[in-house]
Amino acid sequence: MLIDTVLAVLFTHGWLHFMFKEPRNITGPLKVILSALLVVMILSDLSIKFCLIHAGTYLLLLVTSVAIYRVSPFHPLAKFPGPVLNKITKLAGMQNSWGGHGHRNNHELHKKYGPIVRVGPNDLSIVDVDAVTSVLGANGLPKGRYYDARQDPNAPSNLIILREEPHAHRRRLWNRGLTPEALREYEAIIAKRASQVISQIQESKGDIDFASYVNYFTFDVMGDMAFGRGFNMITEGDKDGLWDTLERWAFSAAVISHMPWAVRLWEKLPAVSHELLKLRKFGFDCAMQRAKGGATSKDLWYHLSDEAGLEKEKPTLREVASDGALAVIAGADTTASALASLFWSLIRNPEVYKRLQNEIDTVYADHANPLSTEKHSKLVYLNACINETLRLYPPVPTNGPRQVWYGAGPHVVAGSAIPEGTQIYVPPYSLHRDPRYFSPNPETFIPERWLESDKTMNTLAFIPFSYGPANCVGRQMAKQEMLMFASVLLQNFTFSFAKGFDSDDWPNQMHDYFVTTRGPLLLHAEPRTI
Ligand code: HEM
Repeated sequence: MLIDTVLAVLFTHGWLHFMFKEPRNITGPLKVILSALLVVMILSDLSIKFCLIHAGTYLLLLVTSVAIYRVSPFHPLAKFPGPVLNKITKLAGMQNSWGGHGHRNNHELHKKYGPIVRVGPNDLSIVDVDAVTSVLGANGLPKGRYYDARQDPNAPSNLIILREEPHAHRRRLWNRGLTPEALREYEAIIAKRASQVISQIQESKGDIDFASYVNYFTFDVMGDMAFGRGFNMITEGDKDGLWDTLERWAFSAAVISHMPWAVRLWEKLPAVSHELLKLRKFGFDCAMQRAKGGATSKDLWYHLSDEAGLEKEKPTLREVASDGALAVIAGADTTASALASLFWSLIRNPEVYKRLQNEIDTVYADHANPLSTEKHSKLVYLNACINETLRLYPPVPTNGPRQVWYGAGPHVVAGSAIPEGTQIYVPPYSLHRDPRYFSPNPETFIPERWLESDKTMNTLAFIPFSYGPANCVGRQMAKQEMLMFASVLLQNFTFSFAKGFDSDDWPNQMHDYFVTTRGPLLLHAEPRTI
C-alpha cells in the first residue's frame, strides 16, 4: 500500500512540475492532487480510518518530495546560495513581508551570501548594477507573477499590472499627462496645497505629526491632479479612513504576492474583500464625479481618457477609473514617504540642514516665492539632499520582481545564466547601499557625494524610480512636488524633533509593503521671520 502512495506522490509531483511549474491559479493543481488523493483512498480498504491514514501519508510525502527536490542539486537554481527555508517554501518570503522589514532582512542576506541570493524556491535577488539594464532595461524582462496580487478581479488592469504591448499602449497616454507642459498645469495645484499646509502648521502652534501632513498633502495633490478635485484631507483630515485603507491593502497585497495562486482565495477573506471593495468604490466615485463634472484645466484624467482624441480607440471609463486610482495610490504614498524621510534626515544632520537653509534663503532672497518652478535649477543642494534621501530610504525599497520568459532559454544577468520562469528582484535598498557603487560610507547620509567628484558614485545603480520601460512615469512630477514643498516649508519654519520623540526608532517603523508605511514623525515647527 505504501508503494501505491509513493507512486501517487511521484506522479503528482511530476505532473505538477511539468504542467504547472509555479502555478498562477490553484484550480488545476488542486484537481491533480485531489484526483491522486482519491485514487490513494480507493486503493486503501475503504475503511474511514485507513482512508485518512493514507490521505495524510500521501500529503506528507508530497510536501516532503517537493521540499527535497527544491534543495536538491537537480533544481535549476541549485547553484545559487540562500537560506534553506527560503529555498523550500514561499512561506519564508511571506513571513518576511508580514514583518515589514523584508528590505533589511534581504540586505543582510546579501551581506552573508553575496550579490545573488535565492530568496524563494524560484526567486532570486540580484544586487549588481548589470541587473539594472539586463533585468529592468528595454531588453530586460516582463513583470513577474508577483504582480497578480495587485489585480482587482472585478476591474480592468491598470498600468502597473499591464505587460508588453498593452502596457506600452497605455503608457503612451500616461506619458502625455506628465510632459513638462502638463507639469506646468499642475504647478498651481501643488502651490495651493502647500500653502494650505503652511496655514495648518501656523494654526497648530508648532507641534505636529509631520508624517500626517505630508500624507494629506500628497493625497490632495494627486486627487486634484488626477481627477480635477482633491479630497481636502489637509483641511478636513482623513474622514473616510482612506489612508488606513491604503496601508492595510498595501500590507495584504505585499504578503499574498508571494503566492499568486492563493490570491483569489485570500480576497474572499472578509477583512481583505472589505478593503478591496472600499478602494474600488473610491476609484469609481472619483471617476464618476470627474466624468460628470468635467474639469477647468487639463488634469491627468484629460490625458488618460484621451479627451483630445489622439488615439484610434478611446479607453473605457472603467479603464480610466483604474488608472486614476493608481495615480493616487502610486503617487501619494511614495512622495509622502520621501518627504518625511527628507525632513527626518535633515533634522538628524544639523550641518546639512544649515547648508540647505542657506541655499533656500539665498535662492529665495527678498521674500521671493518658492512656490514656482522658475528657480529649481538653482536648488543644487536641495536636489542633492533629495537624491541622498531616495538613496538611503527608497520609498519602494525592494520593488516587484521581473520574470525570465518561458521558452526562450536562460537569461544572463551579471554573468550568470538564470533559468526560465525565475523571478528576479533588483532591490533598490541594497543596491543603493552597496560600497561598490556608493563610497565612502554608503550607509551614511552625505548629500555632498552628489556634488563632489572624489566620491565613488555609480548613478546607474541609483534606481528609486526603477529603470526602463516600466519605470516611474510620475518621477518628474514627484521631483517638482518635493522641491516646491520642501523649499516653501524650509523658508517658513525651523523644524526640530518634538520633545520626547524617539528619532532613533523612526526608521524601524518604516515597513516595506512594496511601498513603505511609516510611523508618526513628531516635529516642532518654529515660524521664521522672513
Ligand atoms: C518619490 C516619489 C516616487 C517614487 C519613489 C516612485 C517610485 C516608483 C517605482 C519604483 C516604480 C516602479 C514600480 C514597479 O516596477 O513595479 C513606479 C511606478 C509608477 N509610478 Fe511612481 N514613484 C513616485 C511618484 C510617483 C508619482 C507622483 C506618480 C503619479 C503621477 C507615480 C506614478 C507611477 C505609476 C503610474 C507607475 C507605474 C509605471 C508603469 O508600470 O509603467 N509615481 N514608481
